[in-house]
Amino acid sequence: MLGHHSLPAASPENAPVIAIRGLWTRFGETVVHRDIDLTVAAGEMLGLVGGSGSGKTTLLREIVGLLAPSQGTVELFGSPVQSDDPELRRRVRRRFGMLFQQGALYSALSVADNIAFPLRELRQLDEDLINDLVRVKLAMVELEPSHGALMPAELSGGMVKRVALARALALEPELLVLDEPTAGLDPDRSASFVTLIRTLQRELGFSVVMVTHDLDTLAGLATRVAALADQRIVACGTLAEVASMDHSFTRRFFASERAQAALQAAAR
Ligand SMILES: Nc1ncnc2c1ncn2[C@@H]1O[C@H](COP(=O)(O)OP(=O)(O)OP(=O)(O)O)[C@@H](O)[C@H]1O
Repeated sequence: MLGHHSLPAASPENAPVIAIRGLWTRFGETVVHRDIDLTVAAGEMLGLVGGSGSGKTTLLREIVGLLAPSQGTVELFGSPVQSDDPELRRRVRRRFGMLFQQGALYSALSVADNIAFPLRELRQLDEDLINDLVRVKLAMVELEPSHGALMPAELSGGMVKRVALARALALEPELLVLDEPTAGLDPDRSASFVTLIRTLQRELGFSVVMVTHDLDTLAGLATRVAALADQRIVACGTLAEVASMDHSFTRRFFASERAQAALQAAAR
């Protein structure tokens, strides 16, 4: 709708959505990632799991270009996410949306202005069109036009997530990056948020990379799962494949009754 798909290609056609090669992350003496390779193809929904402090959020920050890896490369759509060329960086930046745990919404801006923020940043659209797009995005995340006037402090946790999702989808991204999308939601709200993301993904066809601790979220969304442990990706495959991997992290992660129930639900 915004016409950016007709921009000159920033990247070779058919390049993977995400290509990580030989990635190392060090903070001082601490090695967080050791020679990680990971590829995400168009339309995939990759779930990233790992113990606390295993470097999941750090890897997401490197994927979106907020942090430079100590070594190795991250390409999105075939272009380096941290290119020296500001125009190329901008073009790559427009092709993904993020929903991070911290700073979900600008607290001083109304719901409508939060969703409009990335649209206004483009400096290409007039206000009437922006207002129309905001209404479309609100409807997309199953909110009413009247919710646009509310301030973030007036929203429930579930509504904050929906508005943040609407903002992440404002520029019609080809990739959605989610950090713990259902954290802090009760099981019912969590399930309906998962259903909403899945429905939108089917309609819009974007790819997803997400970090989650939640087995139901993983089972409900991920087409592939990668497990981070010992500074590496120790398992990558379907949820069932990763769950059956014999590694201390995966054994622990999938041991609980709740995890087993989620696995069985996913297998149905
Ligand atoms: N900017 C930084 N400077 C120094 N150390 C950092 C920095 N960012 C992250 N770390 C360290 O890197 C490691 C990985 O952190 P990260 O937040 O990526 O883990 P995580 O897997 O997302 O953890 P959690 O599940 O608990 O959120 C941790 O040991 C953390 O302390």
